[in-house]
Amino acid sequence: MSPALPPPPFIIGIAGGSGSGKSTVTRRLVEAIGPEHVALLVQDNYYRDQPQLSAAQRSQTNYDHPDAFDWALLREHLAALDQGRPVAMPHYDFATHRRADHSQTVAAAPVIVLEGILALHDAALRERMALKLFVDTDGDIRFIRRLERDIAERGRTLQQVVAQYLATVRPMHQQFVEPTRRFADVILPHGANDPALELVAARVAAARR
Ligand SMILES: Nc1ncnc2c1ncn2[C@@H]1O[C@H](COP(=O)(O)OP(=O)(O)O)[C@@H](O)[C@H]1O
Ligand SMILES: Nc1ccn([C@@H]2O[C@H](COP(=O)(O)O)[C@@H](O)[C@H]2O)c(=O)n1
Repeated sequence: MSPALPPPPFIIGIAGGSGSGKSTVTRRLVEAIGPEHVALLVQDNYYRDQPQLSAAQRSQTNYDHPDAFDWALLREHLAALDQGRPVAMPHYDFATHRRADHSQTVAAAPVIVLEGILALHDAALRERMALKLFVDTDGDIRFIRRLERDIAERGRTLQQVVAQYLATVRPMHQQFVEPTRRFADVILPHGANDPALELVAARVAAARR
């Protein structure tokens, strides 16, 4: 008798606005599941590289429109992990708006997490997901968090963060990110809150038993 095949990976999508707490939810969920059991794809790493543009032109790109992402590569990588194959996830540099020249090997694992503002946007990606989460945090809180983070970690000035927020982040959030909440199985209010995280972690554990 041939040995039983392992169950297919359990794929989780974690979406929500910029600064909503997606990375925090993801980090805590990965800790609860056990990092050795999780393959993590971060959608930010799948921004298109735009070597043909000048630095000034790259800084003017609308990074909150779906067209800013390399969906073909993201689909290819999620499919590979789903089939048990490792992938070389690109690394994105927010200070230069470029894909870095090194990548990170993401090994196949029984749980796969895709986290990003538009993690629930693409139907082909959604079809692979067993659990879809939307992290819901008020816009003013998200803006304050983003302002602090982009100045501290992403090499931006206050004026740049405000201008980008008004020109693209806010309108694209309303047009593309917010509508994906309807695809979610679970909406996490106030970002990474303990009861919601415990429920989600219990659901993942039950599905893997
Ligand atoms: N529940 C929370 N309470 C307070 N601060 C939070 C909470 N969740 C996230 N943060 C903080 O807000 C900032 C943005 O969170 P992050 O998880 O990186 O958001 P996202 O990945 O959605 O952009 C980080 O500095 C993080 O520490
Ligand atoms: N070169 C870039 C690329 C993306 N952004 C912004 O990142 C946000 C998504 O990342 P979160 O970690 O906040 O979810 C998105 O809203 C883009 O505006 C950027 O500023 N520069």
